[in-house]
Amino acid sequence: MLEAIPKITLWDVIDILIVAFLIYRIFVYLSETRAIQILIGLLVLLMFSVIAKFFHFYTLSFIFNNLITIGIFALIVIFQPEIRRILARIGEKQFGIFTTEEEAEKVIEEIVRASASMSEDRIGALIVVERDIKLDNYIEAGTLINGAVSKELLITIFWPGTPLHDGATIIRKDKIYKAGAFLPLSLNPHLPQTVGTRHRAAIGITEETDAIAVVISEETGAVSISYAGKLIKNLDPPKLKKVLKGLLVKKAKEKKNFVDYFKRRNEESF
Ligand SMILES: Nc1ncnc2c1ncn2[C@@H]1O[C@H](COP(=O)(O)OP(=O)(O)OP(=O)(O)O)[C@@H](O)[C@H]1O
Repeated sequence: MLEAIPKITLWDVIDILIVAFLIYRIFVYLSETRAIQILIGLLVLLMFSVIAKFFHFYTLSFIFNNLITIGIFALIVIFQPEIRRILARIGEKQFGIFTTEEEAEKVIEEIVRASASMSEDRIGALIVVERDIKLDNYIEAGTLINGAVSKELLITIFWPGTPLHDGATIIRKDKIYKAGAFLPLSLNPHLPQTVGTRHRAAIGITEETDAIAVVISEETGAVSISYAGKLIKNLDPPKLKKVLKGLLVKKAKEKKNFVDYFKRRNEESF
């Protein structure tokens, strides 16, 4: 009798613990999202399907099985932004969008200076820094600018009443690429009612892509930053600079090392 039970090794225990931990993490993650109801629905269907099979109700079992398949597709559709972001992160290039650390710091400096000034003057703004995922699908309607990033140009774009002040301005590398772009609004049901459309647009684009969005509230002058669907509010200029540096410069540094390494290798080999 005991021989029928396979021997459990230490590796099996580790294997089971890892799987248990992953299931636990996925469940905790799902419990905070809208997918949990669908997941519970799927589990109930699965239970019915097993019961139907047990009592040989083949038609019922057939229907439940098909509903489970539809439910799995529904989960994929609902989780499409999250799946896209996770896959993009797995395949993320190691080297960021800027060519050098100096280039990244210059862009950050201009964004911080423009944000501080617009915050003081209560000028509403939404500045999105594109990273590895191209934003072209979202910004087709925007107006092409292609000008160097500067505090002056940013303030001019968002100056109330001007044609481009509505919508988002997109920064691609060291250029203001487009202005007046309309972004997808976040559908996160947990966002408080008080979060307006400008902030929802900032959260929306960072939920779907790896972009970073800086928002200045017209109402309060508060400067916020959104990344990966999260919003950090009320940043003073030094804090904004620190967060932007953390998100952008580290990558530029890695790229600089990479470029230097390749230069050295080229010099050595020629
Ligand atoms: N989908 C969108 N994409 C880009 N910008 C948008 C979008 N929707 C609204 N905006 C911008 O937000 C402005 C309206 O902001 P609203 O007051 O509704 O939001 P808010 O988050 O409360 O911002 P504020 O604190 O500045 O008032 C619009 O004039 C427009 O410029």
